[in-house]
Amino acid sequence: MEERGSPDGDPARSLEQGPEGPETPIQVVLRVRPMSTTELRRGEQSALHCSGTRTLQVSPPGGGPDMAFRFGAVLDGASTQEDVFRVCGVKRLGELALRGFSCTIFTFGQTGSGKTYTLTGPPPQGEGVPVPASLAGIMQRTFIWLLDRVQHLGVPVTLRASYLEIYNEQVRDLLSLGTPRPLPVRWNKARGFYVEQLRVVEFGSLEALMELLQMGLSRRRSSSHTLNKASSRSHALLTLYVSRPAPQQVPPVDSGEAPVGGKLCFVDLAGSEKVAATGSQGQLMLEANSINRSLLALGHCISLLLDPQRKQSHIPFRDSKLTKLLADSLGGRGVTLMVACVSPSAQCLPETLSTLRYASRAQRVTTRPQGPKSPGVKPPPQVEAEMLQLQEENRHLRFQLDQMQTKAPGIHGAREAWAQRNLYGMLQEFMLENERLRKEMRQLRSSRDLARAEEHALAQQVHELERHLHSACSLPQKGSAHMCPCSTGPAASCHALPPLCSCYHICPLCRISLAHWSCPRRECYLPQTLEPEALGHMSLSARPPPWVPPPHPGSSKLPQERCHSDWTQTPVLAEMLTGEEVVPSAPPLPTGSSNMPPMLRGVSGISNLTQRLEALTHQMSSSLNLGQKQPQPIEDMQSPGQGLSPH
Ligand SMILES: Nc1ncnc2c1ncn2[C@@H]1O[C@H](COP(=O)(O)OP(=O)(O)OP(=O)(O)O)[C@@H](O)[C@H]1O
Repeated sequence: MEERGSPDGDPARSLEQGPEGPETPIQVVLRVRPMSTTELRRGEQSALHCSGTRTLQVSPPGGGPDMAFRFGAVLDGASTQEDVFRVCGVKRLGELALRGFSCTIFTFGQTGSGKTYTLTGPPPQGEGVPVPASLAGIMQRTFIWLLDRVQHLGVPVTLRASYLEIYNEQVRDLLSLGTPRPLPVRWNKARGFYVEQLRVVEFGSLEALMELLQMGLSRRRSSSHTLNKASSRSHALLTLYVSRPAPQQVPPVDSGEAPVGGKLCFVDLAGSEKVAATGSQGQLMLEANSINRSLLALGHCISLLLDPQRKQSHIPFRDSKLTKLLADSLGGRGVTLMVACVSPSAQCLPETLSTLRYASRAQRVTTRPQGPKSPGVKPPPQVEAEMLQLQEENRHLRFQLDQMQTKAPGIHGAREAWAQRNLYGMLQEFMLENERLRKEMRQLRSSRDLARAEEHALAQQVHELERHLHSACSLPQKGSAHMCPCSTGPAASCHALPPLCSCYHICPLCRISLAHWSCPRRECYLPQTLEPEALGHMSLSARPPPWVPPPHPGSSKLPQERCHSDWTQTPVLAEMLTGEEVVPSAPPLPTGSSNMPPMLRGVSGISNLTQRLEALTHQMSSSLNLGQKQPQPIEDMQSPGQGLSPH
């Protein structure tokens, strides 16, 4: 006999223990309903036989090989609703929900197999006729247990409920205040898939919850067909949210935030059906097709979830609304229980085998149950210690921040005022300094212009005096007894007046120091390089200044650069004043006059001119006076030091 099913041992152990590790398999309980009166009336045979508490034995009609399916628990038609509730370990799931886990219980099977009966019990036999408590389904029993459990917890617990159906691939709110309308299914990282704008109703009593359940059941779409007088035409999801809220906590409804705390979801799937068997037509057939498609998508996801490699990749949960809303229960962080329901009739065996295979695959699917994030659930000690440390650090930082903010306005204000004052003061200083510099520059320019004008005037006077002096010194007629030897010099001797010859020769007639060009000993310098004849052919501007020392042997280049002292000498000035400029640049400032006040700089040139002017005036007057006297003998000229000796 072939046996398929759960590799786990005792179903009670596995179902009671809840999450056991990172990978937790979906628990599957198989329920075989009793033969219905219709099936018995038709004389149908049972093809199923329960062997023990976990094995279902299938005996195909016509003598085929027996098959055995092993599940977490197998319940035959004699099992009561209380047995199902107990064996399924729903209390354990309720405890997990109270601890913050997300738990799902869903029923699966062929139409008319007893799914709704298992979850909610039989429908009322008539209006106002209550369903016996013994027939109450898993949901009512869970409600009773949960309300009682919460009452005895001793801590405040908030209970809320939502109830929706997926009908023809549309989500409808079974608890909506108005007419149910299609709601969108959204996804975000925190919540995964969720229904937007779904009404979540808080309740505080069993009666209130039962009313919500009845409200939803009465709104849920159902129809009658051959196999079921009250066949559900939609998948229905009732979710209980269990939380222990903080005082200021506002229960999230559909804001996109993940609900804090655990939940317990009951999913009553619509039954798969063969349209030929049910005789569905029109709307019923459309509903059947929609139901079958969504169940096919669910089966596909389950098959893919069995493959560990495929599980890490893409699972097509988006293929239907049903798979979207069950994604977390099947492949995510939830704890899931599946109750597979089958009919014992041999006439339903193909659909029963399909359900059994389906359930067999499902129980090999694992989830990774994740602990709660609810503030009401105690975290592990290590995490709790870390949280306390972070809270303390946070408090300390807040305290420091408060202190800084208390002090900051004064400090900040003072710094700002200081900065403003200083910047403004610096700006003012810069402006004043700029104004002072501008004024000084204007004075300097004025002084410079004044000095230039004065220099020009003096130069003119010097030039005039030199011209007069030259006239006075020159011999008017050839052969005159008073002929001055100066006249024997080059014709342009007047241009070489300054400086006077360094050999101190004195004109024997006028008794004035001879200019270099007039001096009989002028060969001291110039004859060595340039003969007077050569000089005579040169323009005045091209002639080397007479005071310039002979150039370096072998070099024909005449020096052009002059030092400052050269510029302060009258020869240079004289050269300038005659209009024969030899150096195209302005004279450098005196090196030793850096400490001199700006207004006095450049005055030295004027001072020299003034001295020169006085010397020339004196020289001219002397020349004029001497011109009236008898010239001395020529021998006196041999004693140059007699008259002009500096000593
Ligand atoms: N364990 C059971 N004991 C007695 N009657 C049952 C049991 N299970 C189911 N029934 C009856 O069988 C019929 C079909 O049951 P139910 O409506 O729960 O099936 P279903 O799987 O929900 O069908 P559908 O998918 O069409 O909604 C109902 O009349 C129900 O009372």
